[in-house]
Amino acid sequence: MFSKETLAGFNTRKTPFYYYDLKLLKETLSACKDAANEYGFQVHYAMKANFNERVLKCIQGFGFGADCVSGNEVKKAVEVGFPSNQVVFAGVGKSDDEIITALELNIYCFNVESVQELEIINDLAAGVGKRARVALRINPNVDAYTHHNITTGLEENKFGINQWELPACAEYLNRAQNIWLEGIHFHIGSQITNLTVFKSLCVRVNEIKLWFEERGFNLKILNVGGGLGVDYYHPDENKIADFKAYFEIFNQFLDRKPGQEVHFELGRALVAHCGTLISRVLYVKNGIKKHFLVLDAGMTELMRPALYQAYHKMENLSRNVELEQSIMKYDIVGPICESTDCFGKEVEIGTSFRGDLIAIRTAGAYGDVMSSRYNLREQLEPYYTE
Ligand SMILES: Cc1ncc(COP(=O)(O)O)c(C=O)c1O
Ligand SMILES: N[C@@H](CCCC[NH3+])C(=O)O
Repeated sequence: MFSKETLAGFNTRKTPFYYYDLKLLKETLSACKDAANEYGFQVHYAMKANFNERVLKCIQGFGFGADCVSGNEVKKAVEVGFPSNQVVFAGVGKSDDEIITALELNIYCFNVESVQELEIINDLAAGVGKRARVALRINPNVDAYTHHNITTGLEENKFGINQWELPACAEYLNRAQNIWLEGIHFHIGSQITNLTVFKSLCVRVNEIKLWFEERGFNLKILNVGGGLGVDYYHPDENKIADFKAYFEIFNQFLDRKPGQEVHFELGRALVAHCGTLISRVLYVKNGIKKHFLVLDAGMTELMRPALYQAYHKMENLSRNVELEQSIMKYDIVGPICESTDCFGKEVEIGTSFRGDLIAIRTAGAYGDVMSSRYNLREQLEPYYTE
């Protein structure tokens, strides 16, 4: 888990804070890169998962591209050193300003989510005298079998172009002067742990790819998005996601023509385990039926449990469970004025006391980036080890 030196570092700092294990991050990036290189696959990091600058610089240093969902993410990606020809821009509601920013920065590709957006990008590109590369984000209607709040590839979701709209896209692409179809794009959801879902995605991508090729479009890239899940229950045993098994599925089931590139947009699987939210117990409230640990971190720092009832493993770092501890069941809550401000109910953890350090694990993805200032909370200062 955490070394003695790291723990000593925790004890000198004001809580709560995010801790990033950059050594683990680099091991994860290296495992992903090696597995992707095996098949010549390219990975763009989905920077919505974590845009901490040191984290981004590490990721860029390994040669990943950047997958962005706002004009500010595009700017930030370029600022920290991602080459603009490795930056892609997705998102169901790109504003005109954001599109112009991305055009001016000469990004590689817009992942376009509607016919109307194609028209707008074409017009804005004409206005600045450019030709924009686009990929169509198509809703494949494949169930990701993940939490319903983070599934994106079903017809009922707002994301992507539905398949019945493809003829209109093809027709428009054939006459638009300032956009160029680079490929097709899919993303069916996040925290996917059942890998057979990706096999179903491949089958659908093959069908749609054929549809375009039969109509004379030459697709340079097939972008299959991200979504690979991590093991929130066993962060020490399964520190690094099984990238080999993941890429192997696409290698086996995706039909690609010689020279056709396959792109991925991984977020969570790259950064989740390297981040931990470190917090202290402020109060222990013992009731008759329930015991509460009130932490100094809350849903404002890590929203996932409140938003998706997401599980994060929690550990008391100030007590040695094996040596001295009885196990208790606590509801572990934060200080925010909301009943959903709860990290876990009936959590089994060693008997805990005011001042104990509590680690909330696997918080590197969709943690700090989703924080809010609600209750006028302080902005946190991260802590790193290399
Ligand atoms: C378009 C797109 N690409 C990539 C990702 C990254 O997903 P994940 O963090 O699950 O790999 C997301 C988020 O779900 C997304 O919406
Ligand atoms: N924010 C979500 C993932 C959403 C991914 C973006 N489409 C989570 O914390 O699990």
